[in-house]
Amino acid sequence: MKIVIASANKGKIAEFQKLMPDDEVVAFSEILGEIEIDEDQDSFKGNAIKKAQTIYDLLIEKGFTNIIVISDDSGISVPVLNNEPGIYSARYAGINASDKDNNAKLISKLNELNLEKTPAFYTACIALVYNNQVYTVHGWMHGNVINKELGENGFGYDPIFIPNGFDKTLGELPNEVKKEFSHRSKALNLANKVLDVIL
Ligand SMILES: O=c1[nH]c(=O)c2ncn([C@@H]3O[C@H](COP(=O)(O)OP(=O)(O)OP(=O)(O)O)[C@@H](O)[C@H]3O)c2[nH]1
Ligand SMILES: [Mg+2]
Repeated sequence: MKIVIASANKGKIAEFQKLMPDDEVVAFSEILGEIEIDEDQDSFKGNAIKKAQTIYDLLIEKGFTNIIVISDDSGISVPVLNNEPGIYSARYAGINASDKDNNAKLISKLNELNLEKTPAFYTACIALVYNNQVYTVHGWMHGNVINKELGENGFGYDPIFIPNGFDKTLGELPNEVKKEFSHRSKALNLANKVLDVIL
């Protein structure tokens, strides 16, 4: 069955395609073109539902039937910074901020507190819409953020995030390692269990 990913983030789309090798996984933009969805809800769950439902409704309007839409709203939270940037992770350094800008802002916040390293965790909420019903699941990955970027793998905050049990950042570790235990993998495992029940 066709699974449409309600995300414009290339890093996430690539991870979903690797995590679901047996399905036909396409980004919404391939069907609907560019669409901006205002992420104005106050939780990962609220934003994930808004993204998935918006894309699902547009696909139904276009005449698609029997489709599954999956969205992901995710981010990194740093307890010593009152869980910043959290749901604002993509726009931490401003509306059109790049991953580099966001990492630089987080690093400068750590430096202000004289911290080389502090606990942090990623959250992913996946919303799944099928047959006009919405289902949500969450996954988390815990570790530490550090005050310098190391490595080029992954995306977003990965070069400054060291997962628990490792001494390298996700920028340095192979993508296959992240795939084993990431917030997105954990949430997707649960989403697959939902699909097993509803399909
Ligand atoms: O290093 C990272 N590794 C990850 O595994 C990861 N997952 C999320 N994030 C960060 O959190 C924002 C999500 O914001 P977000 O859910 O709104 O996504 P987005 O705006 O990039 O795309 P879309 O899916 O909304 O279209 C992203 O931009 C990233 O900065 C990650 N960073
Ligand atoms: Mg977004």
